[in-house]
Amino acid sequence: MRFLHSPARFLLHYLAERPWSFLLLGMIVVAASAGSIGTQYAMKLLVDAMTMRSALNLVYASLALFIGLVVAESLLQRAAAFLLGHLTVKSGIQIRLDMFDYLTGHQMPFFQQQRAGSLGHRIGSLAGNFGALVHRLVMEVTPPIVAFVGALIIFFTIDARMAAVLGLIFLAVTAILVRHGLKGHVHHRAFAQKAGVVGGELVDLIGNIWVLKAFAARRRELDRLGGILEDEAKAQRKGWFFVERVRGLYDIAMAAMVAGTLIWAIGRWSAGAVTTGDVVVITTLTFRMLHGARDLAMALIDTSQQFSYLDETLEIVGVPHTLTDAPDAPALVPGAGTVRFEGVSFGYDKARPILHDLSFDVPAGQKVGIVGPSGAGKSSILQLVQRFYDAQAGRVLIDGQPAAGVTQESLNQAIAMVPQEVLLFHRSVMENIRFARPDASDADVQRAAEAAGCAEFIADLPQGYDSIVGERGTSLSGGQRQRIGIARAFLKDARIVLLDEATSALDTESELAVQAGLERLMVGRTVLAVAHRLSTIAEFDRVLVVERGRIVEDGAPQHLLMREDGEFRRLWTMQAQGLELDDKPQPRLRLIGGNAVMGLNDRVQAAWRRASGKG
Ligand SMILES: Nc1ncnc2c1ncn2[C@@H]1O[C@H](COP(=O)(O)OP(=O)(O)OP(=O)(O)O)[C@@H](O)[C@H]1O
Repeated sequence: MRFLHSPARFLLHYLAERPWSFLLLGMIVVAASAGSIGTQYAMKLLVDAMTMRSALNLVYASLALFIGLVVAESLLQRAAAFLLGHLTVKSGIQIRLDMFDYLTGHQMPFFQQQRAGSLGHRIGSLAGNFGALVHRLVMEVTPPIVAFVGALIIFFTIDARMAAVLGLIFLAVTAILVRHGLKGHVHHRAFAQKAGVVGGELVDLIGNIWVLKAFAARRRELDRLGGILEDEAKAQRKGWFFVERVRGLYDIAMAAMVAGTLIWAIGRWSAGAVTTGDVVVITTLTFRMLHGARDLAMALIDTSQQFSYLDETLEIVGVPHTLTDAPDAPALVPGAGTVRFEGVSFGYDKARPILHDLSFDVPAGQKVGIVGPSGAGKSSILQLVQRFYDAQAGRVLIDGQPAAGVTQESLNQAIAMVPQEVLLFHRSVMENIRFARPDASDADVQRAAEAAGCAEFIADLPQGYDSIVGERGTSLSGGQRQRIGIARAFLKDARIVLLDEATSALDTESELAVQAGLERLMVGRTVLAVAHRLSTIAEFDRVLVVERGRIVEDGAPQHLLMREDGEFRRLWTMQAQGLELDDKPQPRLRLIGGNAVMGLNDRVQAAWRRASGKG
C-alpha cells in the first residue's frame, strides 16, 4: 500500500476518499473566515457613517451588513465544525479498519517483535492523528491565512505603504515563531517517549498482576512507578516552559507592534489623511493579523508534530508485508489431505538454517508423529505446512498444490491446527468454539464440544456455553483450553490436522480427557503431530524422528522400537527414565515432568511389549 509510505500520502489518500465533502468543507471555512474579516470592514463603514453624520439609512445599512456578516460567519463556522466532525469520524472508522486489515497481513515475526498493546494503541491513534491534522489544517491554518489576505486587501484600500509594512511583519512574526517553536520539538518528543514508557509499564504491570500479588510487590512497584512518572513529569515541564517562553516573547512583540501602529494611525488621522473608521479598522485588523500570525505559527508547529507522530507510526505499522499471496494465486482445491515436503531447507534467519533438505510424503489419512529433541525443528515443520513462513529452498505441497502458490486464506481453511497453547478470546465459550466456522449453528458447536470432551466442564460453568472465558481463557484450566482447541478443530472439519502437543504437563485425568478428544478428532484425517510424550503416538501409523533439522528415522513406531541402537528407541528409553534431550551443539539431558513418565501408560507398555515381541 503506497499510501502508507509517507504521512503526506496517507493524508491525501483519505482526503481523496471523500474529495467533494472535503472540498465543500474547505469552501465553507474560507467563506467563514472571509465573513469574519468582512465584519471588521462593516464596522469601519458603520463608524464612518456615524462620525460623518451620514443619512440614517446609510448607518442602518452598515449596521445590517455588520449583523448579517456576524450571523453568516457564525452559521458557517457551525456548519464547518459539523461537517468536519462527521467526515473525520467516518474516515476514522475507515482508517482503523484498513490498518487492522493491513496489520493482520504481517508475518508472525512482526508480532513477536512488537507489543500487542502498543500496536493496538498505534492503530487507534492513527485515526486520531488524521482527525487532528485535518482539524489543524482546516480550522487553524486556513482561517489566519484567509484573514491575512483579507486584512491586507482592506489595508491597501486605506494605505498601501502601511499594508506592505504590516504584511511583512505578519510573515516575519509567523516565521520566527515557527522556527522557534520547532526547536521545542525535542521536548515534545522526549515527553511523548516518556509517556509511552509509562503506558507500557502500566500495561505490563496490569498484565502481570498475578506476579505482583504473589510476590507482595504492590508497594515496591508503586514506588518504582512513582520514579518513572517523575521522569515523565520532568520532560512534560520542559515542554511547557518552552511553550510559555515562546508565548511571552510573542506578547511583548505584540504590545510593541500594536502601540506603534496605533500611534502611527492616530498621527495620520490628526493630519486628516485617514477617517475615524479607518483608525478603528486599522486597530482591529492589526490585532487580528498579529493574533493570526501566532495562531498560524502554533497550528503549523502542531501540524508538523502530528506529521511526525504519523510518520513514526507508519514506519512501524506500514512496513511492507514480507509474505504475500502470489499475484493471481488460486485458492487451494482441498483433496483427500496429502502433505509432501520436497527438499525443504529453512531457517527463521537465513544465516541460521533450522531444517535441512527435508523430504517426506504423507498420504491421505496417515497419522504421523514427529518426535525428536527439543529445538530439533519439529514445530517449524508445522509452521511451514501452514505457510507462516516460506522455505528458502524446496517446496511444501498440500493435496499436490504448492503451499506458496495458493492463497493463504484457502490454505488455512484446509488445515486444522491444535497448538501447544490454545488462545481464547475474551468472549463466550460458544463464540470461541464457533470462531473456527462462523456459520456453524449452536447445535454444530455443541456436537463439536461433545466430541472434544468439553461438554461436561462447559455444563459446570456458571452460564454454560454463554460463560465468558476471561482474557486469554484464564478462567479455564490448561486441559480445558486444549479441549476447546480440539472442539474448534472438529468444527472446522478439515482433512488435515496438525497437532503440537503441549510441553507443559497436564494432570493425568486431564491428559486422558485431551487424549480421548484427540483420538476422536484424528479418525479419518491426515495427522501430523509433534509429540513430546511418546505415549501419544504409540499407535500412529508412522514416526519421523527429527534431529538438528534432519529426519534421522522414518517408520512405524513398533518397527523403530525394535532397532537396537535406533534414535526413537533411545528417546523412548530416556523418557521411561524421566529424561529428555535438548538439541544443542552439546546435547543436554534434562528432567521432565512426572506426568510424562506416567504418560507411558498401559497402552504404551503394551506397544513396547508388542514391539519387543513379548506381547
Ligand atoms: N519464531 C522464531 N524465530 C526465530 N527462531 C525460532 C523461532 N521459533 C523457533 N526458533 C528456533 O528454531 C529452532 C527450532 O525450533 P522448533 O520450535 O521448531 O523446535 P522443536 O523441535 O519444535 O522444539 P520443542 O520441542 O522445544 O518445541 C530452535 O533453535 C528455536 O530456537
